[in-house]
Amino acid sequence: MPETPRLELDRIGCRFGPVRALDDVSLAVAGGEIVGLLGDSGCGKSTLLRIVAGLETPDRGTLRLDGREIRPGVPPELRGVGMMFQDYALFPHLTVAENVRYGLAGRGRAEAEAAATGRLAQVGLAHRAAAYPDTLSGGEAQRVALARALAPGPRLLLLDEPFSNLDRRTRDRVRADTLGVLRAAGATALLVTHDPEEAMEVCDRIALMRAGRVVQVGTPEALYRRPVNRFAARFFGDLVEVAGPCRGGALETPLGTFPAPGFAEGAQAQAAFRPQALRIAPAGEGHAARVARRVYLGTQARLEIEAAGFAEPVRLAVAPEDARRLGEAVGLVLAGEAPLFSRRARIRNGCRRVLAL
Ligand SMILES: Nc1ncnc2c1ncn2[C@@H]1O[C@H](COP(=O)(O)OP(=O)(O)OP(=O)(O)O)[C@@H](O)[C@H]1O
Repeated sequence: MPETPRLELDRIGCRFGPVRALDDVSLAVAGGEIVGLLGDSGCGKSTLLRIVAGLETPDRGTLRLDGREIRPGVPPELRGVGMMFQDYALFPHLTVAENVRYGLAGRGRAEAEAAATGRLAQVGLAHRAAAYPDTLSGGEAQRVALARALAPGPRLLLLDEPFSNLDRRTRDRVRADTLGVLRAAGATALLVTHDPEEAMEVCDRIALMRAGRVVQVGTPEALYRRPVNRFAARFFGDLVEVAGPCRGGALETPLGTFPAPGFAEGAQAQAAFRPQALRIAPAGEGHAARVARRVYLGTQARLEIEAAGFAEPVRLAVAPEDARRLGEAVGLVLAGEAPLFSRRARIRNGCRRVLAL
């Protein structure tokens, strides 16, 4: 029998006046899993997190923790749900150790102290137990907040943009450390982020959201390599799109001919690829193109290449010492063999697409 999910959201809906913040959202999180809620600002990810925490009331749908329905109005501490917010919300007048003990008020003093000390050691901050929050670096404050959220041993940890207050360099390290701590604790977590790279690095699975709905749920690799539509494909990286007519069940484009079964004879369609599927060849080879822009980025350079039949310039990373000049004629060649997959995407604006990533 399949294991009961730690968290099950079933057809959750939530409105604020005319704004439909969440529309029919279903999602399950297994014990020990880290799932990301990913999407642009306003897509509803924080509202969903707040509903799970019990800070917001849905208009419809059900929420179950370990198979038991949790009614709206049950506060977070009675749900066994821990939270960590963007600003960490540490109490400034309490020491680091007292902050971590805060959520353990119901336990005996010795037990609470032992649990707090253990969690602080886990995040590598045992030596800062007596410090006050205003003496901590951003990364340290984040780790104290994490220790505090984990201390009561929550069934589910909710993390709302937990790395967004850190500068880029600190963020990369803190992210890796946080993941290590969550794994060591065997924590189950739901993490809100708007950053696809962060979601891919930290999460076992990602729920990509748009306008209050879940567009796709899957592993980072599944979302990158098998996006359900163009929005999902674009969210995780650049796309190269080429258009052409369909003839005899195949789409004819400047980069080659791809299977397009069921497409109407003569219909215009588009095929989409990741840029790394393309190779820049000498002029005269492949599809004729031209270097329209060159950007030096230190560890690499980026060429923007224009060619007839392409919806937008193709942005390709090359070695920084690559000698191709602005305006130079080149060729574009599809480097991979057959596309990893090829299928009919949804019809939108009358234009059909074959995604071939
Ligand atoms: N308390 C509220 N009252 C009215 N509208 C709200 C409220 N909370 C959220 N909304 C609206 O619901 C929609 C979803 O908001 P939500 O904060 O969940 O999005 P988000 O994806 O978390 O965005 P962000 O990344 O900017 O926090 C938005 O249109 C927002 O303006």
